[in-house]
Amino acid sequence: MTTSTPLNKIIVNDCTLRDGMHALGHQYSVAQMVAIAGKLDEARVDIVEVSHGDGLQGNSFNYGFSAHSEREYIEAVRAELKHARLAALLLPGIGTRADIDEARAMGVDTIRVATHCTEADVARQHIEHGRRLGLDTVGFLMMAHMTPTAELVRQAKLMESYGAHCVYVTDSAGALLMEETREKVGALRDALDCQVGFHNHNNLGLGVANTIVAIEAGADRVDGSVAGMGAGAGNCPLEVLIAVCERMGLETGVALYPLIDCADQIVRPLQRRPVQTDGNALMLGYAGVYSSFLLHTERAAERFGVDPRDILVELGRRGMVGGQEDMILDVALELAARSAD
Ligand SMILES: C[C@H](O)CC(=O)C(=O)O
Ligand SMILES: [Mn+2]
Repeated sequence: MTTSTPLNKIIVNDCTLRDGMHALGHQYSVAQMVAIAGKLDEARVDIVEVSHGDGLQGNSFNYGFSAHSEREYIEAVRAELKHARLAALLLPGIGTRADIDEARAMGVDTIRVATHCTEADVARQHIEHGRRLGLDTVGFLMMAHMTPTAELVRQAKLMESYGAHCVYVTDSAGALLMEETREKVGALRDALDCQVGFHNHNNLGLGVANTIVAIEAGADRVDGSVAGMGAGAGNCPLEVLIAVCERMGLETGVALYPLIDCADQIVRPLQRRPVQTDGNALMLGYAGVYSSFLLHTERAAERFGVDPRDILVELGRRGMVGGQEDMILDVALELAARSAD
């Protein structure tokens, strides 16, 4: 299958059931996922992503165990979707090509292969495999704020050369300013023949604004989550984005009311920790730290009696990236030892 959604409209990829897993410590019930998926499908969102927050096979001590298996989640959501395509995320090294085979067998249409923004080459086998299987195949360059635009373009071109239908500028830390978003998305748009996507986090309160800037700069696909349900201060809140797009005359084909109902009646009531730009979430964007480090950092801060903001600033200073969750404990311990001196 290739990209079946016509390009005269923006393609909307929902992350409530994948990035939203981070916000819940990966503890959605299957019934909650199905209820949310039903509303997303009713709203005619193009793509609904399901998997552990850290992608297929993310279930682990390092990333946290989910309440149910990926098979239970994916099969239940698949059965609920009548309109939307089903996506899964995969980080090479956490998930493997065999997991892509299995995802396809469970009815996944779109595979999104995520690497750190300077490591596109580790996605080669997975992107090529997705294409061989006939999947809509996406490259996802994470922590895009950490690399200069020219290098991001070089990495995106690698993903395109492996066969990606779309390459994303992924603002994992919610750290990009609006001009930086315009520059990075615009540069990919100019350099690539394939589609360009944009995914972000609301840590600096720029979730919707940056997504609109990305659309203006030529993004074909954009991500969002209902009520922002995602790591850190959450993703671009989808219902707000759709309302703004409607006001601006930007065609998404997505209905607003089912998303608002989903946000107010289903998603916000299940948030254990409100998904919002509170102090610690703000510090993620300010310090340029991977959004899914938030809950791990708060737990470490409490355990070792240190200020979570200091941990985040130090993680940002050290340039820690996804996969280095163990460093959160190291930094917390070091800060605790320093304050005991
Ligand atoms: C594995 C990450 O949660 C992927 C993502 O959504 C991001 O980098 O942002
Ligand atoms: Mn994310």
